[in-house]
Amino acid sequence: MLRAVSRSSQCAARAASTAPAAGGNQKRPNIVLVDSVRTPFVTSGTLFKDMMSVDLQKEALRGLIRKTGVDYKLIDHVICGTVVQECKTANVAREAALLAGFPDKIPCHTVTLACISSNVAMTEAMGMLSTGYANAVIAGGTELLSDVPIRYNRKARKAMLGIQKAKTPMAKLQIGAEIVKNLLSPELPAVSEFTSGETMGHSGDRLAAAFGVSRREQDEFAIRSHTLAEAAARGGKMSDIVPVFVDGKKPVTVKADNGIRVSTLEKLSTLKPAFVKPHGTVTAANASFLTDGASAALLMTEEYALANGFKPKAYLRGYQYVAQDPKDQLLLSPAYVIPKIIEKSGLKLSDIDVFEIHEAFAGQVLANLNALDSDYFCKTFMGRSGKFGRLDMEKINRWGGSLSIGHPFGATGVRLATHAAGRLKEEKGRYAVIAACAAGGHGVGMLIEAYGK
Ligand SMILES: CC(=O)SCCNC(=O)CCNC(=O)[C@H](O)C(C)(C)COP(=O)(O)OP(=O)(O)OC[C@H]1O[C@@H](n2cnc3c(N)ncnc32)[C@H](O)[C@@H]1OP(=O)(O)O
Repeated sequence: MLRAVSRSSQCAARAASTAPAAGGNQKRPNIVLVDSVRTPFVTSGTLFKDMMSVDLQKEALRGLIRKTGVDYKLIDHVICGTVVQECKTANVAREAALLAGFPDKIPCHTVTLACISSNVAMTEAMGMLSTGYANAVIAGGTELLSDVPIRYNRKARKAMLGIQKAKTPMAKLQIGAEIVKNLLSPELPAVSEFTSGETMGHSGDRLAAAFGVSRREQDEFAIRSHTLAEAAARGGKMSDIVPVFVDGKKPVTVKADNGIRVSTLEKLSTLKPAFVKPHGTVTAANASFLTDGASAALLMTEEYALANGFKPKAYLRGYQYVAQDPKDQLLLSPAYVIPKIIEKSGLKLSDIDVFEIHEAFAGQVLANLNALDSDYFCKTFMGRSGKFGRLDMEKINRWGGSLSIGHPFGATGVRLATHAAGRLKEEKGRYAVIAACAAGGHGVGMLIEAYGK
């Protein structure tokens, strides 16, 4: 998506977006974020615990339609991201769109790339808009960690499948015994890396240690995140939230995130390490918590948006994915991707007014910032002539982040883009970069430009 443009250009990223497509004379259209929404992000096992992931995605899709007033007829495609799939709704985008009342003629598909799944939904949508396949695409994502698929273990599964083929009563009995023997040792899903078996929390702890981030720094950053999120919520900045009605014995309409919790350094310092015991530094308070929630964004070509009477929120200018060895440092992708997305767009660090960086763990964000400010790291691992530079903390996550707002894996990417666009408007900035790490050693960066600057 990104095209290198002259550094001398007055408006590098804008020029890039209208450069001729490779191999043809067609101009690539400007792509805009018309608007976006999310359900409240709530701690797993609480308010949404009896719902399904598809219900949350449906609420986000409906909320987006209500908020934008877009006619279903204008939508060409729906793409949603998710990570822990509910097997009954493998293509959750389709099921959610049907439940939300979308016409069945709109194709919908589901994507997955760990914590950046809804970024993938957005960047696929950008590709569809760029090529002319579509004029308007909804990209979103959902996650419900309150209910995850728990499987019988392999031996039990094998026996269950084999019992139908057993020919004699004795063979059936033997297989039945094998099933019973294995019923009480189910396979539980874990937030861990397949190739190494390492949990994300363990990896975050190792990363913080490798880049010299202290426990105190992590706790302070966590308090910062919660304090900023609380102020943003109080100040009406979380206007992307659409309320969700939860039916049941005590019906309730959920209107706000419920994980924001401003605490003190004294309290946080009493918490025990959650992953690397007993000497680790990642705790329940400086880690993102397991979250339920969904998001949805309406993307259009600028021309189509204006022709249909929409006032876009921002331009989506480009994106970059990266990947590293997941056994080495799983969560270091923001450091790799931030320079790439900025420089490939013909911009410099000082041109970026707003950063929205996914907060998997406080120590992970701080380690990434240290990496970018390290001559050794940038020379050795990124092939640069020296360090990229330290990002200004005043520009980072000023409405809080995943540590405080929450992190429903499949939905976070759209939340990052939404807050980046919202902050550009409020802070009167021009360019925003969002960056996030993901399992598999992956990461994504996206460049967003304020609309009408
Ligand atoms: C690319 C990526 O995004 S990778 C990241 C993927 N995500 C993850 O890996 C999820 C990581 N998080 C987790 O697995 C879980 O949230 C854990 C393991 C860290 C913590 O889970 P739990 O132990 O259930 O946390 P719980 O909410 O019970 O909190 C434990 C304690 O910390 C306290 N606590 C938690 N947060 C805070 C806070 N912000 N302020 C003060 N105290 C806090 C709780 O009150 C509780 O105290 P108590 O024991 O006195 O009751």
